[in-house]
Amino acid sequence: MAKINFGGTIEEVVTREEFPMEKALQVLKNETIAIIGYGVQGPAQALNLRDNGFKVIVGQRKGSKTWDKAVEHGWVPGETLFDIEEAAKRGTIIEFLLSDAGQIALWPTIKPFLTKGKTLYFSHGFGITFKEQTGIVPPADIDVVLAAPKGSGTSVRRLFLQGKGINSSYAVFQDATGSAKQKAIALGIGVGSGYLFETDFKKEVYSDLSGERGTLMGAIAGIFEAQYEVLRANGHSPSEAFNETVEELTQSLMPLVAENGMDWMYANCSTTAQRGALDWKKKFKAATLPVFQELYKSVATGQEAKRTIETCSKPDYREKLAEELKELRESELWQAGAAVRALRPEKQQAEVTMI
Ligand SMILES: NC(=O)C1=CN([C@@H]2O[C@H](COP(=O)(O)OP(=O)(O)OC[C@H]3O[C@@H](n4cnc5c(N)ncnc54)[C@H](O)[C@@H]3O)[C@@H](O)[C@H]2O)C=CC1
Ligand SMILES: CC(=O)[C@](C)(O)C(=O)O
Ligand SMILES: [Mg+2]
Ligand SMILES: [Mg+2]
Repeated sequence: MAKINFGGTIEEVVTREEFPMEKALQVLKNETIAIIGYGVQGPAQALNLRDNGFKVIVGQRKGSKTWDKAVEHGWVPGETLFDIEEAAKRGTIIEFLLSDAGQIALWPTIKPFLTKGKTLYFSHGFGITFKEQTGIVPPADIDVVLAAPKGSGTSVRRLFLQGKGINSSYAVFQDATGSAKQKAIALGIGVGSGYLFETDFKKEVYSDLSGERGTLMGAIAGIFEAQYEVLRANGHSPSEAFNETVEELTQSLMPLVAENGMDWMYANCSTTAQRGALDWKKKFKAATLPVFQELYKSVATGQEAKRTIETCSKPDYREKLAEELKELRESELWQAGAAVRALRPEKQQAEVTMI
């Protein structure tokens, strides 16, 4: 394990140099990895593992859209693509990559195939941590591990194809064979992770639910809306308000943060901007800190899990989500965004609605 100093705290992490692909292949040489679920993470992890030389099969419901998607991706019915029960039977490592609500529904189907010595793999600590709500309690004689890419499955696949990787956390919940940790790391390397950091199932789900509800997705969208509304209310055009709220952030400033940190992005802006940002950052922190505390509490009490399970288990959950996403897409802010994106120089060839 590499000991790395993360801002003053020494952490032991796994890098690709010390755990190369050949080692991962060696650890898993006798395993058949069955990917159950082919939504966002499923295809990314299945294809990366396959391209890296692991023995992979996919389990899907016949006749579903995702079955067809798997066929398009080169999985062959009867050879590498099976119905869920058959894949779970053949697999020695079961990658449970259904949606977190879907895992509850499919658990009784999967459980009988989790026989002694097999491995159950998750990319989220949800099902295990909130077991009172999910009913997911694995048999004691199997390994239960996690490798959770810290990014969308779409990026897991895209970055893999570019020779890059998404960082992932890994964890062991249950070690029946004595080699659960090696397997977790090998799977994390196999799915194309950057570096791997250790966690446990509870910490993974608490941080993940906080992150996606917070700065990564929820908070960012809320802050965009608030600023955009204020600019519009003060007579600024949609074009000006969108550029000053979103486009400049994603196209100019966040890539600089990604490259070399916040102070470096600041240093590449005007002294006027730096002065104001350093002053206002404190106010924004003070204003949002209580909201983040409330959010963490809602995660830790299981409230967020309860809401997720209740809403995402309803038969019409997809339609309901689609309606909410449509509302977001059709809001003035994101319609302005669509127009701004179409005007990017690299999109000039694409159709631009001229009025
Ligand atoms: N979406 C992502 O990029 C990330 C997801 N994860 C985790 O990976 C796991 C898989 O997530 P996603 O790929 O987003 O899942 P998803 O929402 O795309 O669903 C995966 C599959 O489950 C099926 N499914 C959903 N509900 C079902 C039900 N009730 N019965 C049977 N099948 C059902 C869907 O049709 C789909 O094929 C989850 O634990 C998630 O938290 C972790 C990191 C990122
Ligand atoms: C992409 C990711 O890691 C998330 C936001 O946590 C998720 O999709 O659940
Ligand atoms: Mg996440
Ligand atoms: Mg998540």
